[in-house]
Amino acid sequence: MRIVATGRDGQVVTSLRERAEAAGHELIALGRPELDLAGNSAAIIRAIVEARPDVVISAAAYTAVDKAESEPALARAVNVQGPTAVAEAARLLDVPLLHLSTDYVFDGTKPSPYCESDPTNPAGVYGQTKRDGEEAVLSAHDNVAILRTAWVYSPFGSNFVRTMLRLAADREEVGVVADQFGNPTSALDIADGLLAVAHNLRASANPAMRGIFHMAGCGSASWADFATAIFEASASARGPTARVRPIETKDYPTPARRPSNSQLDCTKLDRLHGVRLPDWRGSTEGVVIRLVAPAGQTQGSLIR
Ligand SMILES: NC(=O)C1=CN([C@@H]2O[C@H](COP(=O)(O)OP(=O)(O)OC[C@H]3O[C@@H](n4cnc5c(N)ncnc54)[C@H](OP(=O)(O)O)[C@@H]3O)[C@@H](O)[C@H]2O)C=CC1
Ligand SMILES: Cc1cn([C@H]2C[C@H](O)[C@@H](COP(=O)(O)OP(=O)(O)O[C@H]3O[C@@H](C)C(=O)[C@@H](O)[C@H]3O)O2)c(=O)[nH]c1=O
Repeated sequence: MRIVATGRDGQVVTSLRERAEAAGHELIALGRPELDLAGNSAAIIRAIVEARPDVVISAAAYTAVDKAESEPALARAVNVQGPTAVAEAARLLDVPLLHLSTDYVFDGTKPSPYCESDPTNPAGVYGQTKRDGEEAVLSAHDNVAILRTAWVYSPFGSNFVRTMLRLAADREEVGVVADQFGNPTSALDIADGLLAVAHNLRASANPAMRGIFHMAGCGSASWADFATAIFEASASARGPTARVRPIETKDYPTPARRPSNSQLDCTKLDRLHGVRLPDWRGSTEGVVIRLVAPAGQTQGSLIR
């Protein structure tokens, strides 16, 4: 497959580069300055159309959850207007589009995992703009799968695993919220899932394979559980570790409100695409070990 992806230097596309190359696919990853999602729509469409992909993956986003509260116009441009132009390009090319979205489209009041048919009600600007982006993309093109994922981490970029390992390098204890629950998801597992869904969309015109899907790591955790697992894996690889002090959301005030439960029910993706991401614990261990004891490198060299 010849894949064009937006979000060239983000966690998901960096992971996709690794997995796509291993599977023999060609990946053309676009990023700023040649593709600015907050810029001119015609330029976005031209950049994608000229790359002549078999499939488009829309992974770029304004992902700074707290900063989005004070930059709503920019977040909207990147998460709604930009993806609309990306979808328009896929429509003109008549190729499938895979668009990534988030668990933060939900308000967190449901006591059990969210299904695709549950109503959205985002608590903050990031979630609102991602939800509006889903709707805009679905209106612009028929051949679309929206993949909502959650709590993404990887050996690359900025994420909770790397933050915890950095904090543990100079603290004995880290306070972490224990009353927000979700599905930690490795970007490397997302990359594998995206390749499988892309293959299915190219192989089948079945309309049930289009629309919204949840694609997150198997099993759920609180952020405090996630931090504990990160430190356990790091300790076992002789990396930095710290005690986790479970705290409440009110003890860690942030500009954006996060959902207290954003667990995603991923059975629809399994049923229609045969895709089920691995359990979050094993994937977390794999990523932590890559960070603290990378093969052939000095321990800890990738943490900072
Ligand atoms: N990270 C997470 O925890 C989660 C992410 N998601 C979704 O998954 C997708 C991928 O996330 P992830 O890889 O983690 O994201 P990252 O934050 O790692 O990367 C985001 C990418 O978007 C790019 N970007 C931001 N603004 C623009 C712009 N104006 N024009 C072009 N590119 C831009 C960034 O470019 P630059 O490097 O130039 O800043 C970066 O490459 C996103 O759609 C996100 O909403 C869903 C759930 C959880
Ligand atoms: C750094 C830190 C965070 N926290 C809390 C704050 C918050 O409730 C939770 C996670 O914090 P972060 O700011 O790292 O993560 P956050 O930016 O909320 O992560 C979200 O990013 C977007 C892009 C998504 O789409 C979501 O799925 C989700 O992954 O952990 C602590 O309790 N202690 C700490 O030391």
